[in-house]
Amino acid sequence: MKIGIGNDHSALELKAEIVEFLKEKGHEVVDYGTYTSESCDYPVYGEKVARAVVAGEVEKGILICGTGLGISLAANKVKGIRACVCSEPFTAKMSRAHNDCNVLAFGARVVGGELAKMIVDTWINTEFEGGRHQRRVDLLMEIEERN
Ligand SMILES: O=C(CO)[C@H](O)[C@H](O)COP(=O)(O)O
Repeated sequence: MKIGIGNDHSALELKAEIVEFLKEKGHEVVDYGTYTSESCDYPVYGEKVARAVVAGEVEKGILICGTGLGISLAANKVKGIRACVCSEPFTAKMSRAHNDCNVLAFGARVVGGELAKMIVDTWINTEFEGGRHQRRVDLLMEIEERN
């Protein structure tokens, strides 16, 4: 799978761990920054990855800031994005199975490297179940259309 990743200054080390993990699993990773530990603004990177997902440059996106909150909020402002913050694997699994989330976010100040890898692995490997959940996702996306 081709995956876009983005982060702010709080998540540089965790991003490197996740990129290595994904590559080891055979995924292609596009890194949309930030690339240094200099303080920066998470909306910039949330939007970059979200736009890459919507444009089809990458299939899915992963975003990391201190909590995962701000960067997911930024991504969710882009039409077509369903981003969620997941701090454990069960939510990560359900965010794919029931919500068809196309962007995963988590916090470098919340989860450690090993837990983050479990979250990512679960999320990447869970398919959307469709059926009644498709109807609900369609309703979600209709809200966007009414804006
Ligand atoms: O988690 C975040 C947003 O939700 C950011 O990483 C956090 O707000 C950055 O804080 P600071 O500038 O103090 O490092």
